[in-house]
Amino acid sequence: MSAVPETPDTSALAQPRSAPGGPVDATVVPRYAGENTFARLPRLQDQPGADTVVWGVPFDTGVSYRPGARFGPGHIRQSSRLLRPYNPALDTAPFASRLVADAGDVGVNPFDIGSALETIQRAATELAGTGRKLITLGGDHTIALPLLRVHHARYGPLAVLHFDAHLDTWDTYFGSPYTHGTPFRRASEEGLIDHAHSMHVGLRGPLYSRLDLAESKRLGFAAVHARDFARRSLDEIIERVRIRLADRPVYVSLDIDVLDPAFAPGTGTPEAGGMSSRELLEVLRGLDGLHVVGADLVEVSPAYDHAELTGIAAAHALYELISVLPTER
Ligand SMILES: N=C(N)NCCCC(=O)O
Ligand SMILES: [Zn+2]
Ligand SMILES: [Zn+2]
Repeated sequence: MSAVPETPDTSALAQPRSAPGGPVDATVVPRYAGENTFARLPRLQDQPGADTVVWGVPFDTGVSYRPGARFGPGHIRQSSRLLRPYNPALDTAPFASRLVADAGDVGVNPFDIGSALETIQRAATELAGTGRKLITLGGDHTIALPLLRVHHARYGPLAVLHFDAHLDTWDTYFGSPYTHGTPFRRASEEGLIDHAHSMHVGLRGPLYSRLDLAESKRLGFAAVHARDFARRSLDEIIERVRIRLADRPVYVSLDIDVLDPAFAPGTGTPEAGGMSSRELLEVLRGLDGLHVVGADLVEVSPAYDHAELTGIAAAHALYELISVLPTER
């Protein structure tokens, strides 16, 4: 009988990184091997000094149509394995100019939305600590409300840049105030949103009433509609967005259904006629130099995805978002 060695040789399982604190080196460990962290970054427990944290909120109890966004965080991570360290569009190495870690997923109650919102708010507050930037993987859009509360507590009224096919400023569904169609109305009522500097991008699709748009304006949102992308240049749209956000603390909430279902089929409330991935990535790059303080990416529902289309679009969008985060280092 052979004895178990006291210190087993695990060198073949080592995960060398291309740069300290960065992703696992894909020239040494194949991309499809190893742990499922975002962009193959270190876990927060192995990189506690991280100034930026990617984390998952697997919650989809707030949806009005197809479920499944609770599986979004794992799917986005899996689809992020091909991201490389250097971003040529912005001439930046996002994981070298800041220290990023993956904090895993928070465990939230799937049967009690009130309890889930409390848990998300508490976990986000703890993770943000004394100044870490948070990049949150949803989950359905309900989770934006506790995230906005946490960012408001630190930065004051937020210039919310909301990418979405939907307004999400509706009042209630079946009498429930906390759903994925209502977070920005609640946030506006709570005073979390800077009314002069917030904006929807990518709106489209039938509404409940003609008044919906006027209501969302009253709640503080200007709007770029999906149709505008057919008629105006990207430069013009990016300029409009930059003027609106100005020098305010910007919180980006990105519902993946802002993309056309051709680019992102894996989502719960798809609408025809949306942005292309290329347009979305360009608008995100256009945020470079603004005061982005945090972001979420929500509504990825992998059961409706095909060939990781939606996961890849989400992972790339997050890569651009991390690339435009201001560096304090
Ligand atoms: N937040 C998302 N994805 N969708 C909201 C759709 C609300 C509705 O069913 O009318
Ligand atoms: Zn939406
Ligand atoms: Zn939404």
